[in-house]
Amino acid sequence: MAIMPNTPNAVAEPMMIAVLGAAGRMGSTVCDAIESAGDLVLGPRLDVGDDVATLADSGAAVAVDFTVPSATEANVHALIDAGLHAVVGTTGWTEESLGRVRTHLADDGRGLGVLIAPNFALSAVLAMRFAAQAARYFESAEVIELHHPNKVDAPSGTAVHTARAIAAVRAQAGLAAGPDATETTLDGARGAVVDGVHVHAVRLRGLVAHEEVLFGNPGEQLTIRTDSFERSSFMPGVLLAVRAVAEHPGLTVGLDGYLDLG
Ligand SMILES: NC(=O)C1=CN([C@@H]2O[C@H](COP(=O)(O)OP(=O)(O)OC[C@H]3O[C@@H](n4cnc5c(N)ncnc54)[C@H](OP(=O)(O)O)[C@@H]3O)[C@@H](O)[C@H]2O)C=CC1
Ligand SMILES: O=C(O)C1=N[C@H](C(=O)O)C[C@H](O)C1
Repeated sequence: MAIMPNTPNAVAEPMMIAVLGAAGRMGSTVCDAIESAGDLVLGPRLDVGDDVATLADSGAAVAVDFTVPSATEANVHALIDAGLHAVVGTTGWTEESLGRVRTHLADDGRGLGVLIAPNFALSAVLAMRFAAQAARYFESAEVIELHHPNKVDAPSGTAVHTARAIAAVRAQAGLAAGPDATETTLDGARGAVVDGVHVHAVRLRGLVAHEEVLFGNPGEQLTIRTDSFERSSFMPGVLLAVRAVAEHPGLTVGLDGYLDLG
C-alpha cells in the first residue's frame, strides 16, 4: 500500500542535520549520536575550509556547530544566510557577538532559531541554575573550572556563563564585592575576574569537563559541582536542542531556555 503524505499513515521524513567541526572531539561524537537517532539523518560534515553556504541546497534543516571560538560567530551568520536553524556549543561568545546574531535573525525575518549553549550536559545546566539561585545568599562566590589540557580557551564558556549569572543576581540583590584582603599577588593567582566574580581554570590530563561553584558565609560554605566524565554526557542535550530549535525562533542562550526547570 502506498503511504501518502498528510494521511494518518504518513511516515515523517527524518530531519537532516549538518555538523560543523565534524572531525573534532565533540563534532565526531555528535555525528555518532545523530547516526544512532532513528528520527534524524546525518547530512554534510564540515570542517576547516569548507563553505557553509553550500548547506543552503543540501537538504539539511539544522546545523550543529562545535568548532573554535574564532570561527563560530562567522559560521552562525553564514548558517542564517543559508536558511538553517543552528545549535551551537562552541564557546567564546560575548554580549556583543550575541547581539549581532539577534539582529541578524530579526533582519532575516524567516523565523529561524539559533540556540547557543555553553554546556549541554544536564548536570551542568542544573549546576548553573542552582548557582544562580544560591548567589544572593552568600558573601563570597568563586568558580573553579577543570578541563582536559587540549582545550584552547580559558576560562571555560560554562564558567563565564556561571560567573555572569552569579554577578547579575548579586547586583540585583545589592551585594557588595566578596571580602578579599589580598594586597600583593603574583599575576593570575586570584584567577580571571568575570563581572567581579573570580574564575580559576585548571588544565589536567585525565579530566574531561568539570566545574565547582564555591559560596561562603561566616561559618558555612556551599559547593555545587558538576562532572562530565565522557562526551556522551552532552549528547541528550544536543539531540533535544536539534529537535526543538525550529520551534524557538530567534536567539536562545542556554539549554535551560528549552527546558521546563520551573
Ligand atoms: N556546549 C557544550 O556542551 C560543549 C562545548 N564545547 C566547546 O565546543 C568547542 C569544540 O570543542 P572540541 O570538540 O573539544 O574541539 P576540537 O578542537 O576537538 O574540535 C573543533 C573542530 O572544529 C574544526 N574547525 C576549526 N575551525 C573551523 C571552521 N572555521 N569551520 C569548521 N570547522 C572548524 C577543527 O579543525 P582543526 O582541528 O583542523 O582546526 C576541529 O575539527 C569548544 O569551543 C568547546 O569549548 C565542548 C564540549 C561541550
Ligand atoms: O572544551 C570543552 O571540553 C568544554 N567546553 C565547554 C566550556 O568551555 O564550557 C563545555 C564543557 O565545559 C566542555
